[in-house]
Order: sequence, then structure tokens, then C-alpha cells
Amino acid sequence: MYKITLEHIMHSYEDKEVLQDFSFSFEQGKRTCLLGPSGCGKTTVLRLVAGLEKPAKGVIKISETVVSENGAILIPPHQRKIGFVFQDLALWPHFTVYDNIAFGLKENKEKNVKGKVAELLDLFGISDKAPKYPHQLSGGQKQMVAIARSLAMQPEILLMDEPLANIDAHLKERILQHMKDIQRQQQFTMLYVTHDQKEAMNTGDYIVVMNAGKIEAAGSKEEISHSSSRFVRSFIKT
Ligand SMILES: Nc1ncnc2c1ncn2[C@@H]1O[C@H](COP(=O)(O)OP(=O)(O)OP(=O)(O)O)[C@@H](O)[C@H]1O
Repeated sequence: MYKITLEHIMHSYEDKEVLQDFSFSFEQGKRTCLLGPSGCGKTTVLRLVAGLEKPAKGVIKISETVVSENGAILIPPHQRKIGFVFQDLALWPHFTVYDNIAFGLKENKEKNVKGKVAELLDLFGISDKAPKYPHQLSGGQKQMVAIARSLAMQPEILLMDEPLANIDAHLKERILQHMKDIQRQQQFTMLYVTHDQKEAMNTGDYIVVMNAGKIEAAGSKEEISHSSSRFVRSFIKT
């Protein structure tokens, strides 16, 4: 189980400063939601943890290992034992649904690949899509395959950026429940980005509320719902 620590992170895109002195420690083996309005920097935090962006200043540690530091990536993304479901990171287009999911299991030297893929497809209600290619799926189905693939990889850390954004409302609850059950079983450290306060409350052990690149409040659901911050109170209510 890995803790993720960000210390005094500054990050800009061109001349736009997005994170200013951002520090937080994400607890190992728990689900933490990053919640906040569009553009507040949630995705940037995930991309920094994944190693897809380098921080202009500050330190990022996974457990006690420094992975990024003051403008440098010390450990590249593929060596960070991280799985991610990002909206802009697509499935492999020339692999079927089955092969997209099986890939991670084979990487992990899983013996019962067929059985495990079948189990995940069944869990998400998309067993009939196994032989299809990504371009033959709807946006929501692609998203479910991406979630199944990330879970199949059994990562130590799982980063999810609005993973349920394209999924029908009536399926969201069920899928979220499965994701939470699997996280509890496998005990990976999960960071989950959403701008939907209900989804955050329903998903996270902990919630970090962000506004304009800064943390407004962080804590358990109970602590957040009793926050004295005016911004948090109005955001949670909406
Ligand atoms: N590659 C980029 N180049 C320039 N600006 C960027 C880039 N990526 C993000 N930004 C800007 O940085 C700010 C923070 O973006 P980020 O995606 O981290 O926010 P967010 O909270 O995840 O928002 P959303 O919920 O809309 O995805 C935004 O103003 C965005 O326009």
C-alpha cells in the first residue's frame, strides 16, 4: 500500500499558474476524492502524480521515494505502479474489449485470464462486448472497459478522472459500488476526481475540496460537511 505525498507543488501551463504551494498527503489504501469546480486544478494533480506533468517546484513522493522534484521526473510513469482512467487516454483501438482487459492480467502473470476477464465483463454488464473493438462501443461502454482494464492491472495506486462521466445515471450507482468493493478487497490507494459533490461523498473515505488551485478543506465526509469554509458550504449544498 502506497501513500502519496505532494509537498509545496507549484505548477503552470505556459504563463497560467494552476497550483500554488499545493501540499497534501493521500492516505495509503484509501479512496480520496478531489472535488471542486471546473478548472480548479484537479486533473493537474492526478497528472502530476502519474508523472505526465512535472512540477515547476516542489516534491512528489510515493511512499518514501521521491518520484518528481523541482522540474524533474525522477521515476517515469510506467515505473510508478499506477493505473489510470483518464478521459483522454483511450483504449487500444486495435485490441478487442477482451484483449484490452486481458492485457493487464497477462502483465501480472495471472493464470486464469479468461475467467477473470469474464468476471469483470459480467460485473459491468458488458459480457456481450468481449469480441468488439472500441470504435464499436458507446462512450459509456468504453468508459466501463477502461475501468475494468485498470482494475485488472491490480495497480498499487489507481487514479480516476471523472470515470463515470459518460455512464447512464441508473448504472452509475452499481458501478461505483463494484469499484468500491474491489478497492476494499485489493486495498490500493485511489484518487478520484469529480466535480459532483454527491458522487464525491458517495465514493471517498476522504474528500479534498479545491478552489482555484488551492485546498479549501480536506477531511472525512463528516468533517467536510461541517466545514467552516463558506466556499465549501456553498459548494457542498449545490
Ligand atoms: N495542457 C494545458 N495547457 C494549458 N492550460 C491547461 C492545460 N491543461 C489544463 N490547463 C488549464 O489549467 C487549469 C486547470 O485545469 P485542470 O484540468 O487541472 O482542472 P480541473 O479542475 O480538472 O477541471 P475540469 O473538471 O474542467 O477537468 C484550467 O484553467 C485549464 O484550462
